[in-house]
Amino acid sequence: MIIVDIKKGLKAYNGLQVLQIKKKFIVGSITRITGPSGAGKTTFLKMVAGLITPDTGIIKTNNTAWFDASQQINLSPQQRHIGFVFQDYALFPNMTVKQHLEYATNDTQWINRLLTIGGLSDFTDHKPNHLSGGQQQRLAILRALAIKPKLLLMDEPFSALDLKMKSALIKDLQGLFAELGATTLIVSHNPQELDGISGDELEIGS
Ligand SMILES: Nc1ncnc2c1ncn2[C@@H]1O[C@H](COP(=O)(O)OP(=O)(O)OP(=O)(O)O)[C@@H](O)[C@H]1O
Repeated sequence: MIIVDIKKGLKAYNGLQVLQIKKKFIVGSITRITGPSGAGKTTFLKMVAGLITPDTGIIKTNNTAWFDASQQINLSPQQRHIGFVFQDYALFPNMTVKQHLEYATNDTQWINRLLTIGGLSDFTDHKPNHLSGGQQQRLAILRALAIKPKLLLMDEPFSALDLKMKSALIKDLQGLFAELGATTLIVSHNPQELDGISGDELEIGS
C-alpha cells in the first residue's frame, strides 16, 4: 500500500490554489489520474517522486516514510526507487537509445527485452534527435522501466503514439507491470486509453 496525504499551495496564474490529495494505492494496481489542465496532476506525480516537496502531510509505503513534514523526513528521488515518464520525455540529447538504458541498468537481457517491447531494437545507436516523437516517447517509457521500479509514475505516456502501437504497447506493459509487481499511476487525458486496464481512478481538481 502506498499512502498519500499531502497539501501543496500551487502558484497558479490566477493566484494561489491549494492542491490536496488523500489517497491509498494498492500494490500492483494501475490508477488513472484525470483532471483539467493546470489542476496539479504533474505536480502531484513530482511530489510522489520527491522532485517537488509538499507543504504538509505524509507519503509512505509499507512501513517506510518517504515524506513526513512533521518529522522532517524527505527521501530523495533515488532513495524512492521510482520510474518516472516525463510529459516532455526529458531524454539526454547526447546519449543513444542503448546508453539511456545502460545508464539505468547493466542487465543486458532486460535491456534487450525492453528494446523489443518498445520496438526500438533497430535504433539502439540513435540519439533522441534521430528518433520520431513516438520513438522518443517509447524510449522514455523503457528508461523508466529499466530500473525495475516498484512504483511507476507516467505523465501522459502514450500521447505521441498511434492507436495500433499504443494498444500493442499497453498490452505488453501490463504484463511487465504484473511481473515487476509495480504499482502504476498514469496521467491520461484520453478517456478510452486505459479502459479495462486501470482498476482505480484519482480525479484531481474536480
Ligand atoms: N513547484 C511548484 N510549486 C508551486 N506551484 C507549482 C510548482 N510547479 C508547478 N506549479 C503550479 O501548479 C499548477 C499546476 O500545474 P501542473 O503542471 O501540475 O498541472 P497539470 O494538471 O499537470 O496540467 P496539464 O494537464 O496542463 O499538464 C500550475 O499553475 C503551476 O504553475
